[in-house]
Amino acid sequence: MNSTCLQKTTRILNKNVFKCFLNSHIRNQSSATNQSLILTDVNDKTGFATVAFNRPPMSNFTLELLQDFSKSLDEVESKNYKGMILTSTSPTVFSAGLDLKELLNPEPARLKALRTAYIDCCIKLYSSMYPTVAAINGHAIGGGCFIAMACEYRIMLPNSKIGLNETQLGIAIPEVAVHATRNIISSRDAEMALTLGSVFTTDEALKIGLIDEVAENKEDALAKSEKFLSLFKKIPKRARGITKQFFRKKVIDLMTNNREKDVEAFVSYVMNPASQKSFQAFLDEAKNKK
Ligand SMILES: CCCCCC/C=C\CC(=O)SCCNC(=O)CCNC(=O)[C@H](O)C(C)(C)COP(=O)(O)OP(=O)(O)OC[C@H]1O[C@@H](n2cnc3c(N)ncnc32)[C@H](O)[C@@H]1OP(=O)(O)O
Repeated sequence: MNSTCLQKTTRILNKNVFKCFLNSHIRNQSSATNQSLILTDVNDKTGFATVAFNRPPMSNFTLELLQDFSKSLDEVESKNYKGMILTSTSPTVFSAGLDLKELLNPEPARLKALRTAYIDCCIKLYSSMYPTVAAINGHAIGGGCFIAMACEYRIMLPNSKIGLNETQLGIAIPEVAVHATRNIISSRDAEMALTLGSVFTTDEALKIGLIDEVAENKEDALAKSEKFLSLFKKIPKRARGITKQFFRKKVIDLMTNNREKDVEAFVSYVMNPASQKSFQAFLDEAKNKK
C-alpha cells in the first residue's frame, strides 16, 4: 500500500472508530483506553470540529489528557475550523473533573504541571476566536463543569449532574471562577452555588441558566450544537471573535496573569491533609457503593 493510500485508510478507520465512540457503543473499555485521549472529527460540509474526551468511563482529566486537549484546541484554531462541539465518548459522563488519583499523594511537580495544563486549556477555550458549544452528554463535575462553562453555549442530557463542587473537597474556588460563573448565572446564585459546592440536576441547571438547553439524547445534543454554531455562519470571524473576547476579558486576564499564583494556591489546597482525606473518602465511598 502506498503512503497516500495508507493515510486515507487510516483516516477512514479513525473516523469509523470515532463515530463508534460518539454513538457510545463502547463494548470494550480496555480497547478504548488504548485510543487517543482526545478524538477530533471534522465535518467537511460545515467545517465544525467535534472534539471528544476519550477516557471512559469518567472522562476525568490526567496530565496527559490535558496536554493532548491543549494541542487539539491549537489545531482547531490553526486549521481555521468554523466552530467546535466539545463532548466525550463516555456513555454517561461529560467529565468528572480532574482525576482524583492525580490529586491523591501527588508528586508536587506533576501536580503543578497538571494545574498549569488545565489553566492553559481554559485560556485557549475561553478566548477562542471560533464559536464553541458543550454537548454535555452526562455528568460534568468540578473541572469538567468549568470546561463546559468556558464554552459559549451548553446543551445537556436529562438526569445528569453539573456543578463546581471544589469547596466540598476543601479546595477554594479561584477568583477567576467566581467571575466566570457570574458571566453565566446571577451573582446571587453563583455565590450560593460556589460556597456550597452545589451540584445541580439538569432541570435545576436549566432553571438558573447554567445550561442553555436540554437535549433528548446525545444525537439530539450534537444536532442542537450544530444549530447553535450555524448561527454564526454569516458573521465575520474576526469581528465576532474580538467582540467575544471583550466580554470575557476580565476572566482571560485573570487566568493569564494569575496563573502562577493559582497553581501555588491549588497545590497548597490539594496537599492539605483535610483535602487529602476528602479525596480518599470520595474514592472509598464510590468503591463501597458497589
Ligand atoms: C481556572 C480554574 C477553574 C477551577 C475549576 C476547578 C478545577 C478542577 C477541580 C476538580 O476537578 S476536583 C475533582 C472534582 N471531581 C470530583 O469530585 C468527582 C466527581 N465524581 C462524581 O461526582 C461522580 O463520580 C459522578 C461523575 C457524578 C458519577 O457518579 P456515579 O455514581 O455514576 O459513579 P461513581 O460510583 O461515583 O464513580 C465510579 C468510579 O469512578 C471513579 N471516579 C469518579 N470521579 C472520579 C474522579 N474525578 N477521579 C478519579 N476517579 C473518579 C470512582 O472512584 C469510581 O471508581 P471505582 O470505585 O469504580 O474504582
